[in-house]
Amino acid sequence: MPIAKIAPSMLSSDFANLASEADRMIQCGADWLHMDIMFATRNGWVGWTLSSNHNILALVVSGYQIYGTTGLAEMFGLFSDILYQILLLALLSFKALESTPSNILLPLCFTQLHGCWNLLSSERIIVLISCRAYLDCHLMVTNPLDYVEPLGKAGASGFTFHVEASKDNWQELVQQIKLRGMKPGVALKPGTPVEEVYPLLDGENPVEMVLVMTVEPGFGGQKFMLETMEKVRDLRKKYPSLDIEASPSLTMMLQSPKIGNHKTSVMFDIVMQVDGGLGPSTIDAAASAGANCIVAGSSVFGAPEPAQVISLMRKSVEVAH
Ligand SMILES: O=C(CO)[C@H](O)[C@H](O)COP(=O)(O)O
Repeated sequence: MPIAKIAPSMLSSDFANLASEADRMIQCGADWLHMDIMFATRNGWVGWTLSSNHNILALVVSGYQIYGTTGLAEMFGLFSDILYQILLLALLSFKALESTPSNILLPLCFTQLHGCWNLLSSERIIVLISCRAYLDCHLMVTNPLDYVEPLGKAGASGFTFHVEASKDNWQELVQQIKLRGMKPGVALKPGTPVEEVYPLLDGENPVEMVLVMTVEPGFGGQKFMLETMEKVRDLRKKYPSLDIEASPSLTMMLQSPKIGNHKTSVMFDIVMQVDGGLGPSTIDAAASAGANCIVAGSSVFGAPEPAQVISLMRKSVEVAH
């Protein structure tokens, strides 16, 4: 039977108090912490980040509030980041980007330093909380391979990349992720047909999780797209109880007492994750379609009693399965 996992999305947390927010969620019963990684990448491409500028800016600034600046290069990085965010906000306000379909990755050129600084800041934040939680990282970037080594070093537990961004190199990607001791997952956007992930599940070196995005990736608080449940149903039908043996590193993580509220199982069904607009009013639809890992941002962080929301969602998944 699939194990219910509830993963609060840290995108909705108070970035200035990231560590205590992470602790709070674990205390409230979270199994995983969901981390959205959607910074500019080293080669200057920007992923699905354009609609969440102030989140990114807040994260960048809060990184500096937590750690302080340590050198001229980082000071320069901070300024370039802020300028970058202002530029994007300006472009958005002039509606220059309105006609850009969200599934097209927008190329914007930046300096090498800018990309590195972004990577550095996300790494640091992950290091900050990695000793306390299973960090379920969702990479909304165009070149996920670049992130495998740094996120592995930083302590990421799960590494979920987008099928749309890895058509040519997913085999290498999965291999590298596993080599680094992380759990590979594949995500698909609402408009992407479910068949695109089948090769990643059927091959010799399969991913261990599928993330069906139930909103367009980018920011929290959007409306749950009920029509995406069709894909969850198709996946659950095709893989009703696909047990995947955990890699040794994953087994160790699952058995570690430090990482939240894991069940100590070495065999588990495929993790079917959903993300976007999940909360008390939508959980039953997702759970009955077959989802067992629920990412939820605003419904958990915005609740007066997050523990109640987490428990309600867990019950819904358990009852459905
Ligand atoms: O990836 C995401 C959106 O792209 C996030 O996980 C998002 O934080 C979900 O938030 P909410 O539960 O408020 O919809």
